[in-house]
Amino acid sequence: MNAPSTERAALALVAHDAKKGDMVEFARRNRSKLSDYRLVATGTTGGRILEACPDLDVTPLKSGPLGGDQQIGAMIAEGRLHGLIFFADPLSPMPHDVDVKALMRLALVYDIPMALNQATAEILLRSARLQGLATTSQTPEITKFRQ
Ligand SMILES: O=C(CO)COP(=O)(O)O
Repeated sequence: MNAPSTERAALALVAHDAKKGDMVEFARRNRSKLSDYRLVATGTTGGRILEACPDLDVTPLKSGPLGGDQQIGAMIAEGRLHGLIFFADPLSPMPHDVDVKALMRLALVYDIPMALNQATAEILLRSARLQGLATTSQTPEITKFRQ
């Protein structure tokens, strides 16, 4: 990643409605680790996190169904996002399902660390790779696709 080593890595937080409570609890529980990152979130998710943890550096984007997933996808394509935590609801139909799929696809294309449930998100936040992204300027696994 071409960010100066002093710049904190950017992490996106997204949760579908049925998972927003889980995301708020996750943010509370991991407040200290999350404060190492610049956070972006889809609109409603970001609002809920900020209510619970006003000290976190969260930039809310548009709500998911109104383009928030696509904004996060654009950040990935432009090399401005280092990790994605997305508590997806596998049991409800979504009007913006294509946007959700597009976001996950870009995270796969660009090899962005992506957690889709709480169990993996806890591991991701503790991973050496994500920690490294917060403190180093070059991460070969990520930059190889960013030509
Ligand atoms: O729908 C979402 C992601 O697909 C989440 O969007 P909100 O955080 O705005 O509810």
